[in-house]
Amino acid sequence: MGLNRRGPRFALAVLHNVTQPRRDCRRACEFLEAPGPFGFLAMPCQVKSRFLLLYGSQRGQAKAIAEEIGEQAGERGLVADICCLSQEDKYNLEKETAPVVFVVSTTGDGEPPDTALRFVKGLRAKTLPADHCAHLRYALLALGDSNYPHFCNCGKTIDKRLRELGAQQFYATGHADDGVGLELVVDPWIEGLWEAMRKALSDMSAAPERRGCAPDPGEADRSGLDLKIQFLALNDSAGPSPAVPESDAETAPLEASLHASVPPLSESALGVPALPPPFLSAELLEPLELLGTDGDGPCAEEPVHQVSVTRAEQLTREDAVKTALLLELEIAGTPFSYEPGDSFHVFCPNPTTQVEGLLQRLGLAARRGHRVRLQLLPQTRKRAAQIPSYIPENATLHCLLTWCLEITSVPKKAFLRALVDCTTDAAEQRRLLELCSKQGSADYSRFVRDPGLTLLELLGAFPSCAPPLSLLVEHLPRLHPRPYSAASSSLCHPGKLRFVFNIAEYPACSGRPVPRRGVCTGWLAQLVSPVLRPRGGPRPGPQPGLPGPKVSVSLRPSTAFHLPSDPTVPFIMVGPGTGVAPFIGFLQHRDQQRREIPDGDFGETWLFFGCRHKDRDFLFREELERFVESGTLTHLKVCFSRDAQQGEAPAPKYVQDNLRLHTRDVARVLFKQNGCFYVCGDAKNMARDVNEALIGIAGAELGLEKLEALQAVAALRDEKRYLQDIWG
Ligand SMILES: Cc1cc2nc3c(=O)[nH]c(=O)nc-3n(C[C@H](O)[C@H](O)[C@H](O)COP(=O)(O)O)c2cc1C
Repeated sequence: MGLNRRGPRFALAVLHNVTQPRRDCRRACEFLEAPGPFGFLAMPCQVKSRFLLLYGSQRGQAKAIAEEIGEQAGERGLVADICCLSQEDKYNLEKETAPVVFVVSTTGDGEPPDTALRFVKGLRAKTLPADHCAHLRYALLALGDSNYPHFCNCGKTIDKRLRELGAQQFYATGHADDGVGLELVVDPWIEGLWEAMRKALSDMSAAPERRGCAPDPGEADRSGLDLKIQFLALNDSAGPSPAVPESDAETAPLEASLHASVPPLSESALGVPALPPPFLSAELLEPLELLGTDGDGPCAEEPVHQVSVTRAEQLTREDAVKTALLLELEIAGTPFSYEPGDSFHVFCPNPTTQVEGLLQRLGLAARRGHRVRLQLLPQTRKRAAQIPSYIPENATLHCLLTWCLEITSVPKKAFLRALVDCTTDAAEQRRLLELCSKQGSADYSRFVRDPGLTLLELLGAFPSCAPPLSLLVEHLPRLHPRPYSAASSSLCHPGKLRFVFNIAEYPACSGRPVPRRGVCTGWLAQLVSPVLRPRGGPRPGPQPGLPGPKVSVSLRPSTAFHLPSDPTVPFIMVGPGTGVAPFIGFLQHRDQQRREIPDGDFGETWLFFGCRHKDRDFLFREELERFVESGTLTHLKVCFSRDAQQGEAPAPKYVQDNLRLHTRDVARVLFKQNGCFYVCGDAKNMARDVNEALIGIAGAELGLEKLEALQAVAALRDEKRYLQDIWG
């Protein structure tokens, strides 16, 4: 706790620690007996007030936030019974008499996390009576990402259904957006929860007969949304000021950067997140001589297959904005099988430069081969603390940083807060505090989140920061394998699996002197570089004595994103850029089927494809033109967003423009002929714009008002005729 030791001149309104820590029981009494709009509550001191805390999480964020709520509840003398929504044996909503708090994320294309699927299905049952949840009082925090078309859909579904079934909100729902930073909503939402919880507990114990009344939407406490962060004034009398650099007009920066701020931020009082309680110790044991770094490999729970790369080809010209590569994997002899539309995982290590840089930066380079022993701190205040299950027991330090932790992920604000306490320089401490504060949100976005800064890059700007290894394990997420869509059909390429990707590039910026590449795409590009066939060039000859590149892959559970089972059903595919990948698989499959059944009845097929330049990045051009010639692809509509306009009529720039140009046909295929509509690619802009275009088409061609058009498009989704495979 560097700040406390050094007696800071300024005082921080630490969002979660505004009050002093006291013993649980006393806090419980204060919490319950505090005067409020409902007056005082007479509750026996010994009884801790309980609430049920349910979470549904796919990748762990909702779970971590639920745990954080549980921890804060403990600090306030409350008991949070925390369960995953899938643990139905541990909770019973039908009999629940305490307030219920839900924290749920959304995954896939607006779907509930796997662990919430059964719960949501049960809640949606049409047979439930209208007062089924009338006894419940609840608050809900929905996590999502506004880059996806169905923002927070799972949370919204649960929320709506609970209200339909008579449950009453005691606190306004929070919708946290991972696209801009969950903490922007999560922190104030949790802060406001406690006052609302106090009222709810007071209500429920004082007037149990009220439970079951019709819900009153105005009744929900909105304090979480209106929450104003409290600031404590600068306190000049509190001794020397290690955390606020002396004001010096000559040395003050003119412009903000990663490591320096300008007024008003540099002079503001700050509201920062609570210091996350430490919960792990990490000890380096003896070196694992036998394993060394060669023994390192992916940490996976599912079966992983090591397969050879049999082909690597650059699909774009050297001067294209992005470089797209096609890789072919040899899957014959493995249990791996797939259908077009399926995807699979590639397990990749972290970049060597980042791993080595971190080892050097942490002063642990000489100990890379040592085994890491992780243990829970016995006195930790973190509830439900666990050693991450994805770190193998005998992992070496090198393996931990290479295969287990997502070391290139953008450090979250809570991590920055924790780094303050490992930093000795006062100016650096202050800047880290600014970056994780409410007031410094814009700087955090500009210098940390938007450029995708890694921990190593961040540490470069804060030389006096020396985090212990345990802090990295506590704060860095798991290194996840990366999903890719199959871009081939095994009917056409037996025993092979192809996929295509753009090499992700992160340009130099404040804090990143040298550009870097994406973790997986950068690694794959480097791996295949000796065997890469340049665009239009010859294939490199065999490399005698050199083993061919290999990658570790696993199957991803199949989605609904498959060709229509009835081949007569017409369909439309929309996939700009590498979003065309699954459609190459679809078309190869259909092409082969047509060869096998020449007299077969096959529905018409449309592909709306988009590139930047016709000559530079028109992926699969020859193959697509062959599909058109053979009649497998009945309509190919390609647009080029950055080519100069040719001819009189304005050419469509993007796939959605092209869809609008073919309004009549699109409406006919989808609404008259019951066809299917597939979208693959970037969720951020494209999928949303395509959805908008489709709503417009439904409105124009079916003569519908906006709301009816929305419903017509929603019906396509419900009937699984509007399918998406999109990424953010
Ligand atoms: C594959 C994937 C699909 C997603 N789909 C959606 C979506 O359809 N709508 C949405 O609002 N957020 C979506 N998200 C964003 C997550 O809900 C958000 O990142 C959340 O914080 C994840 O929480 P979790 O780790 O508890 O699952 C998606 C995220 C991923 C990785």
